[in-house]
Amino acid sequence: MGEAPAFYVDDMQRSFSNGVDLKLTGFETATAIGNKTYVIGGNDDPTSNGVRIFDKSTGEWVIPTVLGTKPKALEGHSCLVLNQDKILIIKSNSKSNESVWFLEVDTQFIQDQKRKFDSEVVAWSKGVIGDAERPVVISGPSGVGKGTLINLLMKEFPTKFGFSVSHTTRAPREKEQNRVHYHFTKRSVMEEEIKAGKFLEFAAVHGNLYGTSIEAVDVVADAGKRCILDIDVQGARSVRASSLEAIFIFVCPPSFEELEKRLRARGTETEEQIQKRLRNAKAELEQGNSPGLFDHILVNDDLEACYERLKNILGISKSMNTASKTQIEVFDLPVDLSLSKINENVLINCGPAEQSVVLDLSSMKGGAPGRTRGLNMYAFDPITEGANGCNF
Ligand SMILES: Nc1nc2c(ncn2[C@@H]2O[C@H](COP(=O)(O)OP(=O)(O)O)[C@@H](O)[C@H]2O)c(=O)[nH]1
Ligand SMILES: Nc1ncnc2c1ncn2[C@@H]1O[C@H](COP(=O)(O)OP(=O)(O)O)[C@@H](O)[C@H]1O
Repeated sequence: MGEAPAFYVDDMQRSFSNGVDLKLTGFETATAIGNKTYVIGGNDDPTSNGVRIFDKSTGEWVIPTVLGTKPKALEGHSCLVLNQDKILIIKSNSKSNESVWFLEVDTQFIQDQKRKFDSEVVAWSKGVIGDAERPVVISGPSGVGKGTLINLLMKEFPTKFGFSVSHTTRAPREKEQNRVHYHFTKRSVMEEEIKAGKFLEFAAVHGNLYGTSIEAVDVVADAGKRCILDIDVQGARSVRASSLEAIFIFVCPPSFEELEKRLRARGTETEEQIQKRLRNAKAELEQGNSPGLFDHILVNDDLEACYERLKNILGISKSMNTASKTQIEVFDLPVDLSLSKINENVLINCGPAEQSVVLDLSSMKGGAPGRTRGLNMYAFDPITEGANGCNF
């Protein structure tokens, strides 16, 4: 008997589990991992969270908490078990760069959330073709110049950077616009949304709640821009522990006196708020030096010089505005497709071998609650790929 081919069609998709008819509807698929069968898809009814779980060991259905931004209108799709904690979903009849999704069912992130929610949890993570640049976290005490530096970046490189619009319970300052500077939110609403798993991170800062929703980061990634997060040190710790793989920059003032001078000159806080922010600044400046938390410390003395240093850290050259990003080839995936493993990658069978596509997972990184990045997709070549063991 010759060696088994290096690929096999995933036979885990079935509409029965242990003899129990799962009664799949519409566009649902069933994918089994261990005792659980994940029924994915179904109508796009906003109340249906798109995932049901049949637990063979109990014979019970479980409706899990679903985190992350789920794919819209998951009608035709095909699934493949990548490993014990992740299912690959490819949307049929879609653009290749919009087609790749992962349902995480037992990654470290999921295990952490299961403990927090004390229930079954799954999370969506959209696949990003190409290597989206790492997000940028900028922290520092109130009044140090974070917003000023970020505005300079966004103004000079409007197509390259996108700002992650946080939620906050703080009142808007004069000239601050809702959904531009912040999503200004009632505390009760924000607390509900935190419980619903909407946030990548959140923290109590200067007596108000602040938080970065998963969607705020996704929106920037979907626009093909590099995400900038202006968050406090607690938030930086949370993001450092997540799969976002950001670059962490701490901005500090040339002196504490200068920090106070700027905060007062900005004229946006009451005396009581200024005192509170200055008290917190002392702790934040200490945190800024915590080993392993920030990759870069930026002293914001002369604004222009500091801005140049920030651009160097981000690897931005003067010509960046004109340099076109490497174009990712986008093609249409058909209505009928199926998935099979081919060595370490996935073959998206689109009919005749020469119309099929390879999803290269070799550089895959990131994952829920953010995007899964570093994917590559290219036309299947029966000669080269077939030589590696695909016997068509
Ligand atoms: N953890 C966390 N902190 C945030 C977020 N958005 C803003 N912050 C931080 O909250 C603090 C107060 O922000 P703000 O009220 O705008 O005052 P500013 O620092 O004077 O601009 C700053 O340190 C921000 O970096 C967020 O989404 N998460
Ligand atoms: N290098 C600098 N030198 C002097 N003033 C500065 C400098 N950077 C920022 N500022 C001013 O300091 C104040 C606080 O800056 P801001 O960007 O709002 O800080 P943050 O967002 O960190 O709270 C603003 O009035 C801003 O114009």
